[in-house]
Amino acid sequence: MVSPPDTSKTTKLERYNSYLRKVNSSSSTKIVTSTSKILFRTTLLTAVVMILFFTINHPSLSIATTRRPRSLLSSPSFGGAAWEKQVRKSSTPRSPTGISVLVTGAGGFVGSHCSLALRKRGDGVLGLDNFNSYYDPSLKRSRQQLLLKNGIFIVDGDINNSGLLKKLFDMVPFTHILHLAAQAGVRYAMKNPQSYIHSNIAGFVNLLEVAAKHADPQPAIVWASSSSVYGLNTANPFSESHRTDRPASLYAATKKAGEEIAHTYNHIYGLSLTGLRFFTVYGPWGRPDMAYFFFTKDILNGKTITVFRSAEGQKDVARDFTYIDDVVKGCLGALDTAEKSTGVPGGGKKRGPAQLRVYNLGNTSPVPVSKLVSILENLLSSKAKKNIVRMPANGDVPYTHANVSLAHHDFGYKPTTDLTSGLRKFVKWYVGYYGIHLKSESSDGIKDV
Ligand SMILES: O=C(O)[C@H]1O[C@H](OP(=O)(O)OP(=O)(O)OC[C@H]2O[C@@H](n3ccc(=O)[nH]c3=O)[C@H](O)[C@@H]2O)[C@H](O)[C@@H](O)[C@H]1O
Repeated sequence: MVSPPDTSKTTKLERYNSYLRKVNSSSSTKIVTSTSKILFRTTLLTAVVMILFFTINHPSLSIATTRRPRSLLSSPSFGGAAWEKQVRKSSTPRSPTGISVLVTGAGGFVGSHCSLALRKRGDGVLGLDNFNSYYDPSLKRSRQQLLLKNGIFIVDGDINNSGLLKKLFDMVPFTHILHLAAQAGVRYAMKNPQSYIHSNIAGFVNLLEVAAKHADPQPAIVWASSSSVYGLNTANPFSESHRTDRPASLYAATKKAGEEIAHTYNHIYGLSLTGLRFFTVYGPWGRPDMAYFFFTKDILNGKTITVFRSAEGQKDVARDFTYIDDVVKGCLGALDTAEKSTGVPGGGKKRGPAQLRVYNLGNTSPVPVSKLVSILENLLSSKAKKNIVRMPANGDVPYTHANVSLAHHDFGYKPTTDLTSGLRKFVKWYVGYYGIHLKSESSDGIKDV
């Protein structure tokens, strides 16, 4: 027997078509009685009337049904007086010299820290985040609560939603965008390649389109690139002038593509664009998908951790781990030195050349992953169970090391936190956030290293 169509929500048409197909192909149609035919026609008519009524009353949803990717169908609605009030209040600077910044990915690690720092100095900050489930969304929601307590509202939405972006730019004359929303993670790109295209390419282009052609004034944009763009580069420390045409992962390739896309929008539309190459950023409120975070969790749970070593005879696998507070200072420095865009709102020709920059934001001091593990063991008073394996060919690179002289020259960027001090602060946050009691504790709850 063919079950009746489910006419709920936005997939009505699709389901109804499939219902009709099933009805037509089913042998049971041959024996339908005239009563059931009448019932069927009545249902069909009712459904068509309902769809027409729904489409007239919800034009935006009808577009979503036919054109937008499925992921956006579940986007929460936006609009309404209370929502608009929150948007305006959050994005209005408190300081007379403050800037007004749209922070994409504000529910994320770097985004939440930057939003708080901007707000603290009196800038207007509006967040935007889709709160996806790449990692535990409850951590993102906790960051959202923290931001809300500090007067920062995060709009629940996707950077691919141009209707939402246009509405935000119609409501607020943002001077800057700090674009941090992205699909992160180097190794996950092999599992879910499309998510990198969706966020790091399509989402970025969508944001630039709205910034270039719709926003008035056109904002200056500072955005997150990545140290991973250096890929198979062997010259070090990595300088902005080094080769970046050999990415080792799809993640890196999408970030490199972002840098080229930035060039295009700068060239054609006069958007002021600054890309920041972050080097393995860590700290309190960090990302659970990163090694320092899940090593901490696994060491505390007595679970074996897998530590990568590079091929025989080469250096240890090492990272230029960079503490979040240093990166935040770099982001604010980049925003403060960003010049205005020079394009004509509406997408016309630019009035003159606009600023196009790229900077390394690293720590200038690579640390082997084996050393990261021993620092954590000391801080946690627990011995790690280690499975040491050769680094798999899954997008990883053996070594990163930043030369930050350009960022230092242009906006005084100077990292000041070594890995031991930074991890100490991370562990302190971690045990507090997850309510963990360590075996042996010093006065602040963390074992001295
Ligand atoms: O700078 C960046 O642009 C990127 O930094 C970060 O990537 P990575 O530097 O790879 O950090 P992360 O995964 O924490 O691995 C750290 C170390 O642990 C090693 N590692 C990792 C996993 C494991 O199981 N074992 C292991 O030894 C591993 O080999 C590596 O040496 C961000 O995730 C990424 O989104 C991007 O921002």
